Amino acid sequence: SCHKGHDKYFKYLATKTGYRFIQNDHDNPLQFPDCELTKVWGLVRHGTRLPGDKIISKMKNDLTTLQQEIIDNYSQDKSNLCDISKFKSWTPHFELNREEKSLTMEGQRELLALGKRLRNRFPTLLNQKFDNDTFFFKYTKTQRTQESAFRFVEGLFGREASTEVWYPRSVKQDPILRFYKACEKWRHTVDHNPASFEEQEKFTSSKIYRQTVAAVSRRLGFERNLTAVEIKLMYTTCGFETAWSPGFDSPWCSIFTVKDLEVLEYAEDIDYYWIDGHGYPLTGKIACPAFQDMMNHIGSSSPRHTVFYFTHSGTLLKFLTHLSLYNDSSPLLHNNYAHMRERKWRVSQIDAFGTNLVFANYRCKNNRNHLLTLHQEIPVLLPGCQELLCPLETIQATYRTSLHECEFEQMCKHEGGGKSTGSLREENTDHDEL
Ligand SMILES: O=C(O)[C@@H](COP(=O)(O)O)OP(=O)(O)O
Repeated sequence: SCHKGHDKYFKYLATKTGYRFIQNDHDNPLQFPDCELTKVWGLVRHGTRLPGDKIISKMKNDLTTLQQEIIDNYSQDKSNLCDISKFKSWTPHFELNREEKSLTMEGQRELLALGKRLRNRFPTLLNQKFDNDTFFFKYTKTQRTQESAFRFVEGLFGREASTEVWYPRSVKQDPILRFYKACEKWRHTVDHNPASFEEQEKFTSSKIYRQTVAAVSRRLGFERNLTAVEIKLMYTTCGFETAWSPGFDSPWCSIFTVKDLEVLEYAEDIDYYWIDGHGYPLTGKIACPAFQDMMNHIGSSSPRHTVFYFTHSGTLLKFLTHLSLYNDSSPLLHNNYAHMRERKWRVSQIDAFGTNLVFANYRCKNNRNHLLTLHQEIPVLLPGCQELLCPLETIQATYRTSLHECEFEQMCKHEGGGKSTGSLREENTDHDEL
């Protein structure tokens, strides 16, 4: 029988997952008896964007070649697809002619809607008239985070009032919003260290991965095996196209089975685990300046009650890692795929476009402060906490090292050979090129 496709693609699209697949639509006000909301602090990944230049060009060129080959294979009765019509009518997405990595129309909608839902959840603070003394918003020096901030703020205050918001000048290496860019030691020993992508590389040459490649190649009617790079391009396109257009059924998704996608997703999870996750202790540690910024805001007596930062995948993942969330008891390795099936570290869920982490401080009976943590708009239990609304002292105790031993300069000082930066990692795996 021919290969039909399914409707679960969206679950396996890694960091290219659109936010609508994970958003929480229940936006009733969050209220706790005898508690009053006093502060909100949020870290938000920009919404759905376009790919980087390299991928845009591959989508326009290499993918169009593959499309033609797939159509030819089908007409020669070589392939196992049930339906070729989606391939025949496919063309590269119209937004691809815009600037690389810019926020897409769907990305704008994601942030606008997120702003509205947060306003509904925290009406006492967020459903207030905008004031530069009480609200603070900042983005990194990129179009996608700037535009995300604009749409989010529009969701909070409405279009007209949103134009009055003042933003600080964005900087290239923001010490809070993109702290790792200034950490030489992390750049050398993690980001550009060949050992960091060893597990992913070994996984892509493992039997299970090769079987996946072979199965997809046969299904599409190729006599040769497609390369891992070609498979990855089709998978990435499946992710982006699914994120960009609600209701659009991308032909590049329909070629995969759930089993294939689980394998491809694991390769992504391994990659992010070693670069932005629990793979190396330094990675989570260097998020302490951002963590401190949150704690300072929560505890401050200034009139500013709400802070939101618009930033990137690398920041969100390192912050989650710093909190020790989604920390599996075994590392993600090339040879423990089956063992890690129920893993917590799943970037499709924890690092989709529009990913957000929000801390809300409540002052409760006897003036005791409690922190509520929302990841993807869902309350999460921090380590050491017994309840979702967790006493601030408990959090201060759990994270005392990050509060008292955050010598960023010191921990980021790189002593060691004059190895070049940048060139060690294979070009097509660098996260900021994807
Ligand atoms: O900025 C990018 O290109 C990537 C990776 O960034 P870093 O982790 O290198 O900051 O993050 P995204 O924008 O997709 O959230």
